[in-house]
Amino acid sequence: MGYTLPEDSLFLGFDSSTQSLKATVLDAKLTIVATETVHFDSELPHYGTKDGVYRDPSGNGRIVSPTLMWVEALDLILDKLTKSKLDFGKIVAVSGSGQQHGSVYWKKGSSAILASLDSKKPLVDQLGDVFSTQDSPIWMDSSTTEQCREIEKAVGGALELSQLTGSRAYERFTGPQIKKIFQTQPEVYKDTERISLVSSFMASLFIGSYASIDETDGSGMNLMDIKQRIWANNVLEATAPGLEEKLGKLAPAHAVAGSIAPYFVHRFHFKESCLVIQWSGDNPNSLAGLTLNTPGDLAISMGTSDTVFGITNDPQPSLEGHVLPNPVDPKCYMVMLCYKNGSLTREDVRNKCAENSWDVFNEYLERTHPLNGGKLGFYYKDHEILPPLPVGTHRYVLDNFTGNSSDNMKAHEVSEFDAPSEVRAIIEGQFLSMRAHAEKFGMPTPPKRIIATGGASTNQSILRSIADVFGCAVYTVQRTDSASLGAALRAAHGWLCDKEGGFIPIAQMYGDKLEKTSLSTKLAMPAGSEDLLAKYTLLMKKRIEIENSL
Ligand SMILES: O=C(CO)[C@@H](O)[C@H](O)CF
Repeated sequence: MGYTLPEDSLFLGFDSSTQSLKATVLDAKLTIVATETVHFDSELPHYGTKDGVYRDPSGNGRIVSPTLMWVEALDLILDKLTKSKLDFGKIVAVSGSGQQHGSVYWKKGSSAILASLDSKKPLVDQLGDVFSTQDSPIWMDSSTTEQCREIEKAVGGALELSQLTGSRAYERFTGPQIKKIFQTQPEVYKDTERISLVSSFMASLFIGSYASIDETDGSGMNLMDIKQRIWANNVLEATAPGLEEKLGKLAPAHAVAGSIAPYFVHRFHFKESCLVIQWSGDNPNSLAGLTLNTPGDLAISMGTSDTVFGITNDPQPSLEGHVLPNPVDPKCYMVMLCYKNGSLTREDVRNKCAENSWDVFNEYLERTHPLNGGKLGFYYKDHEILPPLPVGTHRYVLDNFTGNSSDNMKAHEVSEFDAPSEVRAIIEGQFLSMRAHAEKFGMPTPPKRIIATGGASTNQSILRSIADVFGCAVYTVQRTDSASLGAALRAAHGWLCDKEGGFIPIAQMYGDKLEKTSLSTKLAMPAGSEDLLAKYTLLMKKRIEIENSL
């Protein structure tokens, strides 16, 4: 028996990601009743982004996105939902997902503008002058290595920082990004009254005041004590002066951020009582959207970034990977690995080797065989996070590789592969790396099952490769956009917790609904053979050996 949600109610979830803004609407039975998308490059071309971002042409690793583009995308998606005849008056809670680590810098005096928006005008016409810098650093940026080392040094080293905040310092994390702004644009830092994450920034728009940073997305900043769920003063001091005041207070991800602002009541006819539940990061929302609740499960999300994540009660922060509070269960944690070279890098190989066509790409994957004849490829279109390697492509062939332990496993570098082998190399190589680093990070091996999500999870050949490399069954959920689905679920969960006056395990909200709705996972690919798994284990070990030499 689970808790019931008000029969006629709707729950609205967003995902403000690198390339698009998506929305999912759930009814009280947790079935999807509406979805919408705004794709930044094609629908907001006047910002001139490529893949939703600006890459600094100097090659210094700086990657940002125009903050106002995210604002205008919200105007657009709400107009689309209006045209789809969505009854905003039935929405009882809103929540959302934002790309992790990105940061927004509100100029002094902007809270007054935020609190008095004119419902007769779109947001973009009113927020053009509220940011102390127009471009937000995002998770793809890799220009803060110097700041990372300085922060780690100040707190006693990389491992100490990881044990305190859940991660060693990473270039994309918000703390190093803030430190860089303080050091290189002091006037911007001085003129900033509030620093938001993408998640809390979007929540701020909905409540008409500065929303808290939630404890889950906050763990992606290198600034929060992961156990106490408070700002870590020693790291704040090592980052920038007066930082705590600019960050505001943290809040649990399931907490109410505030009631919806009058702007949305008057312009879109939301009910005044509609609650805004804290927004959080995209991967934590995906964890909720995949209803990941068994420690033996692993999720693989294949999007602009590729991530591997699972849940644990006993996190072991280390020099690789990340530990975050679980957004739908404050008692347990989420563990995660992140790769920057995800869908954009696969698209590059598709364009170079498979005639710009996924059909040709998939045909090549089908045509080639597991283990790829011992061909190993390393494809870094952007500076990679895991391992932290610069832009570049590397190809190796293992001499006479059969996958038997007697192989001599000598590898030699080559300048190119035939097109079908290149396709298999980028797919298989990513999963070999994921398995190796997941095992190193203490994730379940082999996992009880893998739940795959993201655009690539509709590709059966890719799911086959995951099942072969990991040696376990692969499941998928009907919706590949698990982040905005997770956000809508968290809107319902947060609403329920508020009504019940305290935290309710999200499973009690589901009751027996899960299997009857599009939230249920379904078997998409059985496990590969034991023999093949053993051969992949050998190939994986060789890959890591080569990776360490790059
Ligand atoms: O950096 C990441 C996670 O640590 C990425 O998955 C971003 O959240 C993608 F938006």
